[in-house]
Formats: sequence, structure tokens, C-alpha cells
Amino acid sequence: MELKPNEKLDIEFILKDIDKYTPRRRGWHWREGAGENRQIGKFEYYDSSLPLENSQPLPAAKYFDSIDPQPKAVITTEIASGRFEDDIRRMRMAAWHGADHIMVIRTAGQSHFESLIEGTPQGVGGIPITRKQVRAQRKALDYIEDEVGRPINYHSYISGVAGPEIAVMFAEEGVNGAHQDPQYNVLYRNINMIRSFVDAAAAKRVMAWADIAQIDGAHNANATAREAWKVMPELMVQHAINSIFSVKVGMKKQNICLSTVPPTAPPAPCMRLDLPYAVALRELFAEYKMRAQMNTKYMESSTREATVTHVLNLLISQLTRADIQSTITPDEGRNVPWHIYNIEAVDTARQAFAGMDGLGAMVELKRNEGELAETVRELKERAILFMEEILEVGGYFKAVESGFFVDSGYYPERNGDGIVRKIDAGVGEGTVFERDTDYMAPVTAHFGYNNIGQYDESLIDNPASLIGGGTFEDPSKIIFIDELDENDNVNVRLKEVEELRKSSKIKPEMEWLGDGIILMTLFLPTEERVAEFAAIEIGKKLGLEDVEVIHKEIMQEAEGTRIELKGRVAFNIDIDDLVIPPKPEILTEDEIRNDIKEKPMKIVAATVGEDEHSVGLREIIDIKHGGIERFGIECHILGTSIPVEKLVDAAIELNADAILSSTIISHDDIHYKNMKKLHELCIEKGIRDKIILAAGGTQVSNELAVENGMDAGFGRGSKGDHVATFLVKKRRELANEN
Ligand SMILES: Cc1ncc(COP(=O)(O)O)c(/C=N/CC[C@H](N)C(=O)O)c1O
Repeated sequence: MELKPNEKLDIEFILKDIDKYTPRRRGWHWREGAGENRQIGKFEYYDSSLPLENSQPLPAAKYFDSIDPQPKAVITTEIASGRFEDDIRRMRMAAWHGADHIMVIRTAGQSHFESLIEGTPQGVGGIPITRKQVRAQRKALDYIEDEVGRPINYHSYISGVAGPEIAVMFAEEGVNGAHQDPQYNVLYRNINMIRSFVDAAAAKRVMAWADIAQIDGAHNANATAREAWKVMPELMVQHAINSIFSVKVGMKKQNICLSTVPPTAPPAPCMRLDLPYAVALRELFAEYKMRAQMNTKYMESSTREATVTHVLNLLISQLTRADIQSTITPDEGRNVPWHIYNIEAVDTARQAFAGMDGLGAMVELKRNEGELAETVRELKERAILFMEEILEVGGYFKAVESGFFVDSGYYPERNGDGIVRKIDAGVGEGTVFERDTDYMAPVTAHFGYNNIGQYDESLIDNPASLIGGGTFEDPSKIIFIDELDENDNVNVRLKEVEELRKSSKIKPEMEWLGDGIILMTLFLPTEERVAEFAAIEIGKKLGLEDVEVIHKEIMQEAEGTRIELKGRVAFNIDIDDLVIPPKPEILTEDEIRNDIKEKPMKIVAATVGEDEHSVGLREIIDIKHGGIERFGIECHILGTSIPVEKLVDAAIELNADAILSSTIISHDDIHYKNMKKLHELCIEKGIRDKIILAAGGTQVSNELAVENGMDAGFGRGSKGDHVATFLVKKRRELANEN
């Protein structure tokens, strides 16, 4: 199957024969041509990577020949809806917007699941990572990557008590990236530290074999610390511990990605606080990859505020280094991520990097003098002192028992409120057993000693050949379990939404097909608390169900409040019942030219009323914008802020065929009022039945322009072709009538 851009992805095709699917490749894909100079449209880019074959350019791309430059960093979107079948649709949307790293959050608490889970149960805040769900998503990404024309990395999490088992399943299923950091287990999931590090060794060994890129868990200290900027020294220590442990287990450094988050956000002076840390980290860990994460800690319910913070985070990435740029949906502070916000986050990264392309050719950091130099040095010193103290107290486990980590003090300051874990406690405590001296396991990518020689010295490096190869060598040995729960599975869910999948009925959604959720923005001229309850009442009166205010913003405590409201609609729309007017047909250039050549046309135009905006009118008329002049139409532009009377007088004096009036300002519907006035004046002057009236502007709709006496209205996106076609056709119509 090949995905067609104008056809929906068929989940039933993805699920068909899923038990026979094997991954087309293993390992991580870095973008091709990253950082090479290349010409894209009219511009030269210094920091881009190879373009996509299919993509959805940014809205403003239309002004620049619809170019869609791709940054050099891999771009991540993090998906967590709980229904993998809906996540797959969102993955396709994200890929079209430039994401090539799909990171799938696991269902809440999967870190504590002792073993693999199977089937396709629905998750909470993420999907239960099961073989079938991973396989279905990887298979879908095969088709999506072919469609956009760039390999896509599929990623999820290995930390947790089932780490080694999940690592093996990921290696078998061709997963490309995974979080793995035993410190995450210990600090944030209270999993016994011995078990965590023994598991991590086994898991990392498998990841190394499968060439899976690893992301560590240092970012969690950012999110967990009381004041995130205080943990910078510790973050470098956490990165160091996981990185060197991974190298010792056999991971190559270019697969070891440090998960680094700019710790602060406005209104703090975050660039001055976060930039030195970003510089220090990249200097200390120059041989490793940087996975830059957007700040998640200081996210409120304002998606605008989150986006600005994220652009500042991207500036730090641009000024330093980001091999992977992870994006956080700007609604992180108020919701589980919705389709639209995953896409917004990816677009924020794509847009900011395109805009900052080549910045390094003009701006450089004051690295060797002043505040930056001093702070970088100080951060490195504090990190090294922290590491030395760990050694002094007897190593990492002792340091954790002493509460060294995520303390709210700025090291070496300590406030004694760090996360304390005991070596003889936590989930999985006492479950690690010494291997017998003659221990032997005929498995590939096995960590630690393995007495294969007792059977065959020649197989030391290839233990699995003792059993004719394992699942890594022979995927037919994988035991695929389809479903375990007859009710909680994708087939039941797909049945529930079958009408929306296989008919002409549609429903609004934010997260899952058919969820019916819509989002509204209101301004209420009252104080915040009153506005909140008034908004809920308005939602109910509109017939919304489960109405909830998900964002409140005080404009002025007495004058008014901005409210964002979500609610559910209970109805479907049948698109077969819609009356959709045909798209305006555009005549060919030759047809228009010939018509004008046979019968010359003259128009008068102006921006009317008190309106000084002339760009739009010029775009419609001037040759260099592809305007109507290029067809030979004689155009007389009177200028801006022209009274309607003057425009009509000029049309009479020049015996014009048409009047084109432009209005951008729409306050108090002044644009429609001017149209009505123009129409009535032409009637009064006795020329209305002979002259064509057209009005344009970004807020103009054809229906309302015609209602106010125009022959046509041209709104946002209109071009010279549209207007020239209309003028030629309308003149033919008038000629036939007379
Ligand atoms: C090292 C590590 N292992 C496992 C998990 C997830 O583990 P649970 O399934 O127990 O939640 C995490 C979590 N990070 C959150 C994603 C973050 N928003 C990110 O972009 O990195 C982690 O950091």
C-alpha cells in the first residue's frame, strides 16, 4: 500500500497480518545533509537538512513559493493519547509538519509493570507499550516515512522494572530510540537501585546491539526540582553517570543523547540563566549527542506563553547545539496533548529554526570574557565538586541514600530536602541474585559473563547459535500474542467509531476520533471568577456537554477576562448534506488576455474610506505581484483613503468598466458600509447597471459583499487571476443581458 496524500490512513490495513510484520530496519536515523549549505527557493540556508518529498508548509510559506526548509536537528513530537489507533493519525499529521522522531509515552505506571503486557488495551496518559501496539505504529510509520520521504524514528521508554524485557522487545520490533536511565528508576519511580543498575546493564547491552539511540532522564530533575535552575550542577553529574555507564556497557557515544532542558522561563531572565548551562554541558560532553528538550516545568495554561518560552529554548539550541530538538505541546500545562497542539509544537520548532538559520554566521557567544565565561566555569566546577563528593561518600548508591539528588540547594549548598532512596528498599528490592559460576545463557547481546566455552569455544561471541539463533536472528521464533482482553482492545474501539470511519459523517475531535471535543475562546467583560462561571453557562446554553474552562487570563481585573472553554458536541455532521459552492473557476491566462485584447477593459481602484492599507490592492493589480495589469487591463489607482464619491466620479469620467474598492479595516463593519454606499451612489448616478463593482480585503466575504451591493467580494488569499476571471466573466454576462 502506498499512502495517497488525499486519502486517510487505513488502520484496518495496518492491523491486517500484523502478526507477520517484521521491521524494515534497525537503528536511529539522523537527517541527511544536515548543516550543508543549500538553496531553497530564493534563499540560501546554512543549517538545513534535505527537504521532504511531501509536507505541509508553514502558513506564510505561500509568500515564498511555498518552500518548507527542514532544520538539521531531528524534530520530536511526543504522543500520549492512550489510543494508538488515533495516535497513528496524529503521527501522520506531525510527519507532514516535519517531525521525524515520534516519541510514544507509556500508560501511567508502566514503569512498575513487572513484565511485558500484550494486546491493545487503552492507556491513561499514554499507550500501554505492547508488542502489537509498537508493531502497528512502526508499520504505520513505514508507510508515513515513504509518503513524506524521510525515515522516521519510533521511540518509547525502557526504564522501569521490566527494562530488559522491553529492551529485547524493542530490539525485535525495530524500535529506533528509547529513554534508558537507571537514575530515573531510582529517583522518580522508587525502584531499588541495585535492581535498576543491573537491569540497565542488560537493557543497554541489547540497545547497543540494536543500535537504538538512548535518551537519559536528567530532564526529570528539572521538572522535579523546586527551583529548576538550582539543579544545573547535579544535571551534569546525572548525565555523566548515565553516559559513562552506557559506554562501559558497550553503547557507542553517538547513540548516547543527553536530555537537556533550559531550566528556567520568563519572567525570569532565562536566557542569561540557561545559556551558560547549555554551553557548559556541550563543552563537557562534546563527544555525545544533545537531545534538547523544551521546558515543561514552567508551563501554564496559556499556549501563547508556552510557545514564547519554547522559542527562547530554541534560540539556545540554535546558539549552542541540538542534534535532536524535542518539542513539547504548548498545552502541556492544561491538557493531555491534543492533535492541534502536537502540530503547533512541531511548527514552532520548524518555524523558529528556519527563521534563525545561519545565525551563527553573524552572532557569536562572548565565550571568553564576562558573565558567560565566568558562569560556565563556575557551573563546571560545581559539577566536578559534586562528583568528587559522591566518590568521597562511597559512590552513587551512598550518595542517593544521603539525599544528594534533587536537593533544592544550589550545590554545594544543600537544604537537606533531596530525594532519599535506600539500597535495601524500593520496588524490586532483593530480586537480584548472584549468577552461578557456570551460568550460561545462549542469547545474543547478553550482559556479563556467560560460560559458552564449556560447550563450544568457537561460539563465545555468538551464544545464540547454540540453539540455532534466537529471536534477534530468527524473528519466526517471536511469540506474537494478539489480544488478551476481549473488551479492552482496538477492535472493540474501532467498532464503536465505525460510523465515523466508514461513512460521510464527521464529528469534531481533539484527541480521539469521535470525542466530540471543541475549544472556544471567549472574552467576558467581568472579573476572572465570574467570567469562569459565565463561560460555563454560555457553553451549556450552546448545548455543549462536559463544559470545562481550561484557560483563564486576566486582561484587567475589572474590565475583563479571556477564557478558553472546552466542551463536547453530541451531534455528527453529514458532509453529504453540506452545500459547498464550487471553487471559483479561473480562466487561463491566454483566455483572459484574448478577451481583453478583443475588447479593452478599464478599471478604477482605490482603498476607500479612512483606510491607508494599499498592499492588498497592489497585489491584485500590479504586474510584479501577478496582478490584473498583466492581462492588459488598463488600471487607474486613485490611492488610499479615497472617498467613495471620488471613486465613482473617476469611473464616470474615465468611462470605466469596473470599480475595485479595497478595505482592510473592518471595525464596526465599515468595509460593508462603504460597499453599500458605493452601490447606492452608482444607482444614484445612473451607472449601476453598466458598471461592475468588486470589493476586496482580508475580512471581506463574497456573500456579505454581494449582500451589500457588490457583484463580488474577494477575501484573504485572493489573487489577480481570481479578479481578472471575475471581471471578464461578469462583462460577458452584462453584454449578454444588454
Ligand atoms: C529516563 C526515562 N525513562 C522512562 C520515562 C517514562 O517512564 P514512565 O513510563 O514510568 O512514565 C521517562 C519519562 N520522561 C517523560 C518524557 C519527557 N517528557 C521527555 O520528553 O523526555 C524518562 O525520562
